[in-house]
Amino acid sequence: MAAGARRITIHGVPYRLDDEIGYGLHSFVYSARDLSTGQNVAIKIIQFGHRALARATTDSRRQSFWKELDLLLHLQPLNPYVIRVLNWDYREAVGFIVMERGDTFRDTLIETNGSGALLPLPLVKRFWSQMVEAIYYLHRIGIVHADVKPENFIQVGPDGTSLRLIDMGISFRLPPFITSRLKTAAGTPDYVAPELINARFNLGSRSKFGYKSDIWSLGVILYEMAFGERPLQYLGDNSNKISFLGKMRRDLQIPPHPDPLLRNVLRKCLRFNPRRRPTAEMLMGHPYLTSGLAQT
Ligand SMILES: Nc1ncnc2c1ncn2[C@@H]1O[C@H](COP(=O)(O)OP(=O)(O)OP(=O)(O)O)[C@@H](O)[C@H]1O
Repeated sequence: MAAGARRITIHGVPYRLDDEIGYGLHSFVYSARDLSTGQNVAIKIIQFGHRALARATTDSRRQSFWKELDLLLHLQPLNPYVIRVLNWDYREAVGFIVMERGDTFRDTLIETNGSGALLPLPLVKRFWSQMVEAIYYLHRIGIVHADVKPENFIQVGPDGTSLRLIDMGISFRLPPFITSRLKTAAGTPDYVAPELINARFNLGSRSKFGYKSDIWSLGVILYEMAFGERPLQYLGDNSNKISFLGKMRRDLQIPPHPDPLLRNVLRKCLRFNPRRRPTAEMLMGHPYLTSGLAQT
């Protein structure tokens, strides 16, 4: 669908479609305006037979639409950090999900780190606390996000400091198979836990490992906020990173940081053995979060 001043009506609400702001395996996402209220929204459009999305079949796109929509609607009352769904529709050839719109947290990291700066520590703590809670609410009801990375947190609200999770596309309900996860991780293994790469990974107990894999990914994001780069970034291309993770047997070394509590969280989240990583609930109770901003 071409961008630029197209109008669509969904359940009686008129929208003006503006620019394409993202796309995935099954969908295109547009910025749009709700013409009845003036609210800026994002509309995810899944054209079930779209040829440009060649890797997916029509049926798989239909399934993907329903899976994502079902999960999003289920989570609305259960998790305040999941992107709010404002409207949706399923038609013969196309599905729509209208959501609140924001900017991806990835853009903030690029902007800040690209200019050689770091996020202020109080802001790091504010973002971290929301990320941990977002994952806590998912884990509490048995869902592993499985693709936790800055691209999948959207900043909303007047000052952009409220976070929302998007992209529930590969939750625990799909078999957490290594190759499909790596493909969906936007081409980077930077956030993928070593147990998902390690050839000795015990597939029989993978669901137990799944929760802790989200904790690893959260740790990588905290590391990136704290140090301005990801722990494996220095390794360069993806094959080096995958090889490093595959051979890894020890905990990641964490450089010195002015906040010892933040560093302690990082050490725990980035432990090689998933069983030794904290749960999301434990992270919420960690002194880094409970001791207040005065500690930063
Ligand atoms: N609510 C939103 N506000 C702003 N940008 C968004 C929003 N939702 C999605 N995007 C943008 O669109 C991109 C793709 O969205 P999303 O990750 O949901 O699709 P996907 O899951 O990759 O697609 P698929 O499930 O079809 O593979 C995101 O990376 C983000 O840049």
